[in-house]
Amino acid sequence: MNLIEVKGLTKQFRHPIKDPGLKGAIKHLFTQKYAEKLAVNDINLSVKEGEAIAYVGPNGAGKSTTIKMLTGILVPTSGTITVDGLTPYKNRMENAQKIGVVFGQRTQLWWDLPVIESFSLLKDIYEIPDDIYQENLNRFKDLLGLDEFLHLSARKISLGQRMRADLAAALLHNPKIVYLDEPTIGLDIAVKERIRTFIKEINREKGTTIILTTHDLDDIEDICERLVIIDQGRVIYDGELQAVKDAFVKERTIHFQMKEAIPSLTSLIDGLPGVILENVSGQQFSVRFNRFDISAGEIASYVMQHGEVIDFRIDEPKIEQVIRKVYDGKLDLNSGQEEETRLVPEKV
Ligand SMILES: Nc1ncnc2c1ncn2[C@@H]1O[C@H](COP(=O)(O)OP(=O)(O)OP(=O)(O)O)[C@@H](O)[C@H]1O
Repeated sequence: MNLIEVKGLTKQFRHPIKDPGLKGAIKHLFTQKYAEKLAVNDINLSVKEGEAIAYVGPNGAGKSTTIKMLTGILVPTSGTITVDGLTPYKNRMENAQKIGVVFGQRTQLWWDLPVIESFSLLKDIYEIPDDIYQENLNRFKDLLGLDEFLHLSARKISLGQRMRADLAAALLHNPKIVYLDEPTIGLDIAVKERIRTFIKEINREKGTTIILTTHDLDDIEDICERLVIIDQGRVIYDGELQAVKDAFVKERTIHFQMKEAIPSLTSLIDGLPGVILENVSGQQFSVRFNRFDISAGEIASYVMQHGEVIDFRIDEPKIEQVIRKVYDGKLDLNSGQEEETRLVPEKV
């Protein structure tokens, strides 16, 4: 059975249209004009226990609205949601025991209390047994480096410390599912890395199901196996992240370290179809290529015929360029139709 089952989920917002100022407010009392916005439009989604899903889409696509319905904060206009057998908005308390939520823009910590006191309150609220609380606290302290600020109030800690504390707070009660809405927003690279590593560990070791929405596509590369893209309230793609990379990320780069610099390297590499030479420095150089034109193996063996290779490394392809194209309407992942097919420019 699926842990989360969403069918025909729709949310329509209705908001008043008022002219500015007092005059507008008074006029609205008599005219009562409203605008409607279909934020989520007939979404279907099935999630198995232990999955790590990236739920992405451009601004205003309907991601947060979906998460709010999944967590029970918002009531759907139509459709059904079942989370571990419960309907979130009808069973908010029971549902809360099963889920953890982190909104990057907001905190669930008590602003004026030391972080450790917020944790203690959460222990009471969720009725977390002593041994589980202590075990989780010790583990999270270690993984997230919480010790340095546990005794400071949430008001006094930095954004990166606050996010680490919020993540721990959301997971103290061992939820089955954690919803993460922009968990790395505004953070520096080192804190982002720490948070990603933590989320991966929780997913791998505890089997916690992860639903992640983010605009930082490195987050999803690191954490998720499945990609769900929404646009204008509709799911436009749902499938494996690796499959998208394999099918659509055509560009790869190989970095070579040679024993000695190869003479006439440029003309040598010119002999390979669809290959671009980059970053030449002494005995090192890189080549960018379209993997549908030539394989990494062919390039490596060609280079080996012309010099002694000490080391070489192939860059993992990035999902970012594909998703940007989808957002820009230049690529339809379902049909495979792409407006522009070559990532490596033609040589002249
Ligand atoms: N309470 C509300 N009342 C009216 N419209 C709303 C409300 N909340 C969201 N919307 C509208 O619904 C649409 C979807 O918003 P939502 O916040 O779910 O998008 P999002 O994908 O999370 O965007 P972002 O990436 O910018 O956070 C937007 O057009 C937004 O303006």
